[in-house]
Amino acid sequence: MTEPTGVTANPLRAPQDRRLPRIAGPSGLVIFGVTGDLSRKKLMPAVYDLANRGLLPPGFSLVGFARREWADEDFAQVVHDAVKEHARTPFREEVWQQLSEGFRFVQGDFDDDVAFDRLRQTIEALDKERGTGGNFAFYLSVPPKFFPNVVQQLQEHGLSDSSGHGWRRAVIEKPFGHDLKSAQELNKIVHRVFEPNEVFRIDHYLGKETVQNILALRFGNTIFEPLWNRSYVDHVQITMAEDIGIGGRAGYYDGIGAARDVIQNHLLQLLALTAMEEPTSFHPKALVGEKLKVLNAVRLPDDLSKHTVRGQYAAGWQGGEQVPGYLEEEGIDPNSTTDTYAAIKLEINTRRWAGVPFYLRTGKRLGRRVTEIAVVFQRAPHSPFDAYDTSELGQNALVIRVQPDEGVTIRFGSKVPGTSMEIRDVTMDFAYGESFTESSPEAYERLILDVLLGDANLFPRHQEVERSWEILDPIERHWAKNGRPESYTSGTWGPKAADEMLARDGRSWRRP
Ligand SMILES: NC(=O)C1=CN([C@@H]2O[C@H](COP(=O)(O)OP(=O)(O)OC[C@H]3O[C@@H](n4cnc5c(N)ncnc54)[C@H](OP(=O)(O)O)[C@@H]3O)[C@@H](O)[C@H]2O)C=CC1
Ligand SMILES: O=C1O[C@H](COP(=O)(O)O)[C@@H](O)[C@H](O)[C@H]1O
Repeated sequence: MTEPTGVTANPLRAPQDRRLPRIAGPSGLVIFGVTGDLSRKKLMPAVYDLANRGLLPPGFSLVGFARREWADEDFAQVVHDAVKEHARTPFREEVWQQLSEGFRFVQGDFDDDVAFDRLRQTIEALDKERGTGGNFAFYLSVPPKFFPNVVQQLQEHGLSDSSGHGWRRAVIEKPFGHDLKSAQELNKIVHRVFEPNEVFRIDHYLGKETVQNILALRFGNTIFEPLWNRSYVDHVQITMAEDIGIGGRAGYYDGIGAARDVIQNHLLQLLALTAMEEPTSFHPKALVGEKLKVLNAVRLPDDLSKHTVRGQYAAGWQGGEQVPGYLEEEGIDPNSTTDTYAAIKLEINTRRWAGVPFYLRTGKRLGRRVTEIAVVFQRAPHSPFDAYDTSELGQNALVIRVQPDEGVTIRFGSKVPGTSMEIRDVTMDFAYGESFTESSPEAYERLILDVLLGDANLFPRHQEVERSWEILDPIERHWAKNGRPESYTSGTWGPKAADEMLARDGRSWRRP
């Protein structure tokens, strides 16, 4: 069985002009979990934004599947509200009218055979009424424990097989499984039902412009790569901090936790892109091959109690408001040991990175929302300056600001004007908003369009997913045996133990 090759089905995308807009052919999208957080905040707005940019075909259809007793009009109202609140592009009545004609709603539970039969009838009817050509993508935006169930239902009700009339694709959210074994089992189930090139495992970080730019920054320039190794780099910090709590996502989050939610996928993908060798091309095989090599070289520290930390947020103040602790959130088991914060140290056993620690951290209800990759350089091997003059000089750093203030910062020392030779840290900044007139599409816009086009370049392969679980599993097992996560006050930067973890290495976390 072969994995997707990234071949695009769209004849408009001539290889010699990749700037041409890529427009999806006749197709429809079925979203499972349409009442959920992801669907409301990201997926439905992304569909509208694609339509608004003219990238969806005229008969495009959107089918919502959920437990609520809704009619098509109720569903349309929900999409309307989500679009008004979260879409990136302005609301245009004519676009909305055309798009909403293709909205259908199917009510049901994942165990409900009748509902899946209704879903089949619905998409057959859409083929006739709107010319979707039998081309449907099924987006599983549901808690991961339901992935196998939904995939099997799709098979049993004849939805996964178009019988030669169009294509059927499965889009599977993350985390893909909850450990290596379950990921392998899920993979088998999914591949029994869908051809490998029709499976799209989503990691929406790969759809972000700033993440794709890591490759441009590293391999499209000459000034960074010579320094990008153990001879110059002291350590790398990858931070994904959120100020929000778990909101209404108890059903998904409790029992999963921060490390499975984002380290296993987003942060290890960021690590792979930051640390990998240059691929011979951007063909998915070459790119995945390099990412895999570096993931395979990742080593855990021997003593996990010293080099990993997990935490859970307690009540506190954020943005001037009092917020509840994790255990007080609606739907959370009051004895839950789920981590809402995780920090880990990893090493990469390659000639390029031997001895350079990669520190990864993530958390909910932290000081502010920020995702960044900070490559922190060693101090100069010799300083001809007075110790006093350099007392405020830190380590040079290159910071890739993934979000929200997208760009790149370089921090270095500069002489303070008017002093004899005092040196202080200054920064040089690249900000997307200042350098480009083109706006960045939302990650989900890009990824949904890629699914409809059959372009799998930005989707992780199962080998990457499985290797990432191999890295995380021993840490999760260690935590499961070692008591409760450490509590931290909402609005702070995480548990004390995380600061101590870096202090033991003579380092400290950045305060972005
Ligand atoms: N939220 C986010 O920011 C992100 C989420 N994701 C991923 O997206 C997926 C969904 O997450 P999220 O939207 O946050 O989760 P939510 O808990 O907000 O939503 C879950 C959805 O699944 C539905 N559902 C649950 N059980 C059943 C069932 N038995 N039958 C039918 N429907 C059911 C819920 O319906 P009902 O309303 O009826 O309960 C709801 O629509 C997860 O895999 C997550 O990792 C990925 C990136 C970001
Ligand atoms: O995958 C997830 O990501 C979101 C954060 O996404 P971002 O693009 O805003 O950084 C996170 O809130 C959620 O818990 C997780 O499932």
